[in-house]
Amino acid sequence: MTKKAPFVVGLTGGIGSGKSAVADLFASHGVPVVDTDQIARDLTVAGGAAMADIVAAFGPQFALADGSLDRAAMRARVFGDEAERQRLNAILHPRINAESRRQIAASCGPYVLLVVPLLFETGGYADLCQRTLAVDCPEWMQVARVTARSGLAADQVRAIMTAQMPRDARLAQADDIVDNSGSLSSLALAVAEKHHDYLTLAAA
Ligand SMILES: CC(C)(COP(=O)(O)OP(=O)(O)OC[C@H]1O[C@@H](n2cnc3c(N)ncnc32)[C@H](O)[C@@H]1O)[C@@H](O)C(=O)NCCC(=O)NCCS
Ligand SMILES: Nc1ncnc2c1ncn2[C@@H]1O[C@H](COP(=O)(O)OP(=O)(O)OP(=O)(O)O)[C@@H](O)[C@H]1O
Repeated sequence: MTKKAPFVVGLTGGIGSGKSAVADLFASHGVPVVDTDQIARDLTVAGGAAMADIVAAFGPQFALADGSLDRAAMRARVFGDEAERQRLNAILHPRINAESRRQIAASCGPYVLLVVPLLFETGGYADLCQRTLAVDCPEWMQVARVTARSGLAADQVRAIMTAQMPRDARLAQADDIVDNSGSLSSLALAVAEKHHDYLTLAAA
């Protein structure tokens, strides 16, 4: 007997909007999570499946001494240069998409949460997701949260935001929205509500 395709909720949001925080909350309800940022990281560790193509396209200076991707150097190269970002995307996105499908097919749970920062920008996910959820907060809050979390300067965060879909367009395209402009405890309540909705939808 063939396994029934799982119900998939695609989670998206701009940099620092709270995708990981939301994904952790869904996971705490027992929902399996497939995370494309993590898949991209796995592809670019030392010996990772994308490293040979990245070095061939960008040069050996983008690999650290241990053979893994120099993430800071690549960040500086691709955000602000659209052609270079597309070059990296062309190497990584087909592999990320294929691995996402493999992990979804192997998942067990009432439904699967698929986290994709570029869900609407990148083709190849529409047929996979029965429902889409955007996590949202004001742009100034995205910048503040990312600069507090990492060593990135506000300008670097804004350069990454420029490479992503504008907030309004993302909100217009998503089926559902979760507001993350308040506390983490109010986010937990909002996610619990959405989880309840998705259990009902997935069972229908
Ligand atoms: C450029 C890289 C090396 C920078 O690494 P770094 O550790 O600084 O960032 P990290 O991977 O944690 O990503 C942070 C956020 O940046 C944004 N982002 C990442 N890649 C992209 C991209 N190609 N275009 C627009 N935004 C992006 C997302 O909001 C993501 O959540 C890395 O982001 C990367 O390999 N990107 C290409 C893969 C990709 O497109 N990932 C997104 C999955 S759809
Ligand atoms: N409601 C909140 N209140 C306070 N801090 C928050 C809240 N939500 C998220 N954060 C913090 O803001 C930062 C960004 O959140 P998170 O990492 O979940 O975003 P993300 O969308 O996954 O980011 P990225 O696009 O970089 O992968 C983290 O340090 C997180 O702990």
